[in-house]
Amino acid sequence: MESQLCPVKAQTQKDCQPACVKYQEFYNGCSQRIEKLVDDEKANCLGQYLEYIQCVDKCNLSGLSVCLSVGRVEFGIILCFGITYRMPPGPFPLPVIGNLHQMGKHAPKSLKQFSDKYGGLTTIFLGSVPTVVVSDPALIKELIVDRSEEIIDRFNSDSAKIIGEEKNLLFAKGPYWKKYRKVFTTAMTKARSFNIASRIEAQAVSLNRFFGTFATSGQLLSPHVYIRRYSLNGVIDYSFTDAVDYESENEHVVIRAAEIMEDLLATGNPQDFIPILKPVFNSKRVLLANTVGQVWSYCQDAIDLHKKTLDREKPRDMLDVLLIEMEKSEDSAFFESQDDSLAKCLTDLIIAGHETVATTLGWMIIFLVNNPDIQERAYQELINVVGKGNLPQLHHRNATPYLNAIIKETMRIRTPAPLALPRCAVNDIEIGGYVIPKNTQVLMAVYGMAMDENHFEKPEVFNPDRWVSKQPSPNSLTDYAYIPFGVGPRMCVGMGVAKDELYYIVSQMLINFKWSSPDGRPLDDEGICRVSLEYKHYQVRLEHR
Ligand code: HEM
Repeated sequence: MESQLCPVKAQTQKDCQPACVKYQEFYNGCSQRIEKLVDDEKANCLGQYLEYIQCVDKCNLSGLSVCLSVGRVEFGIILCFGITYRMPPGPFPLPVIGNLHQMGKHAPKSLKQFSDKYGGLTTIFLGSVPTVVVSDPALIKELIVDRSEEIIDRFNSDSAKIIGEEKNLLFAKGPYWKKYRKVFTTAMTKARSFNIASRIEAQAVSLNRFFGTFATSGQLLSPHVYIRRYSLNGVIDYSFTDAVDYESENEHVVIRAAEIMEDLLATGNPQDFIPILKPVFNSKRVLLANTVGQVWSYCQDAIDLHKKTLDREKPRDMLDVLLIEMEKSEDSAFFESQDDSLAKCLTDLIIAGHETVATTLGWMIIFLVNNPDIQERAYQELINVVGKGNLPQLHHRNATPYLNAIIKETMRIRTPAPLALPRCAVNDIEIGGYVIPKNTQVLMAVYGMAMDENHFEKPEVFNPDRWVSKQPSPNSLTDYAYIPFGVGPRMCVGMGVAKDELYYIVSQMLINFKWSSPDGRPLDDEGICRVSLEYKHYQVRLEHR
């Protein structure tokens, strides 16, 4: 395996190029066989690979090839680092692309396959970015909850840096993030207790009234556009007292921006995985920056207006509450010294808040249409608790366990954030007999655990009953197998609001209408995997109840 396979050792530039090709061929052979090799042979193979890198380095390369060779060197260093450091096991990566070629069309599914093979901690290379995927609920608890301070920061790709300039809630780090997170959590809790619920309820009523026109006319409904407007209105109404009309012909600036961002991020930006490619994809980066800039401006206009008209005795919406909380805070001087950070944090609420809720709702309609028995049972439960002709309210929630289970089950089977948001090891972390080196990207296998038959019987089946019969067990490890909102101090800040939005809209949709497919055949429930698991656009038939 050793020297006889080793190509010539090139000493000059002239010798080097053909040697490079041979080294490359050699390396490719190694990487295909590496999983079967014993340790000594692996080390030898790696040694050959490093020689290959040096060889490539000697070549007279230009443009992209220079990038690639730098990438290879960088990659080689990372790889050696990983082995020396005892990083968790994982599939053997290729230079530059790492394991990207093994990710398939459905990244969360591929990651689940790796976890099934390598265990609860798996190292993969997303391009040249070493990444540890955590897929064991016990390790999620140990690392993300019990040792949360070591994993509190985000790992920021190039796109993430463009989206928030590391000044937003989603991607900021350290004490800066802590200050904003604290004030947002307080403001959202206070705003929820005074008027968020009534505003969401009013939005749900408006959307249902609009849906009623389809039930009356018999026209088929394509829910996608309208459920997005509902989830957007959910955020912008209670945050800034703004809303988009369900019948409007024009799309709101935020929805347009979100769609462009989604498209740009959907297939993954190569420079996020192979940072040296940044210059090659500059136009895409500029478009992303301009698009998110439009949402910042929209939020900044709202902030300026709210500051001018703020009545501290009578807050109107969440932004008023937020401004008051920031003034009262021990960090008020810090907040005042920040220019546009608040606009960036509010942008997160809008983007993170409306996409996730809309996607969940879109999937829920599909599963309700495809499972008429489940739909009928939820309707009967609502009628018994709420009464025909009445409006479901949040206080009915405890008395409608089956409807709650439908919402929970939808977020399990088609979780809107299949890998949550990337975390970053703040220091070297020793866990499960391995080391996650400082600055490594760490992903939570939200989808992988939710679809694991060790935690959920027949995970591919939409079965709300699995939640109805389940006894609450706050300390049970299996609870960490279901984490659609993430977990620990960095978990979703909008979880409570999201649950309220979903309860209001689904309860009204079910009590008002019977939902079915246009031709009696089931709707597609596989969808496509982009940033998240997205449903394919569909139409439904509505009948008044
Ligand atoms: C079904 C709906 C939603 C799902 C599934 C969801 C999921 C998530 C997940 C998985 C995270 C990362 C958590 C972690 O790292 O542990 C997150 C973070 C976040 N979410 Fe949500 N989310 C939803 C709705 C919302 C809503 C309605 C808002 C705002 C109104 C929101 C705002 C945020 C923000 C600001 C963060 C970043 C928190 C931080 O880094 O401190 N999300 N969400």
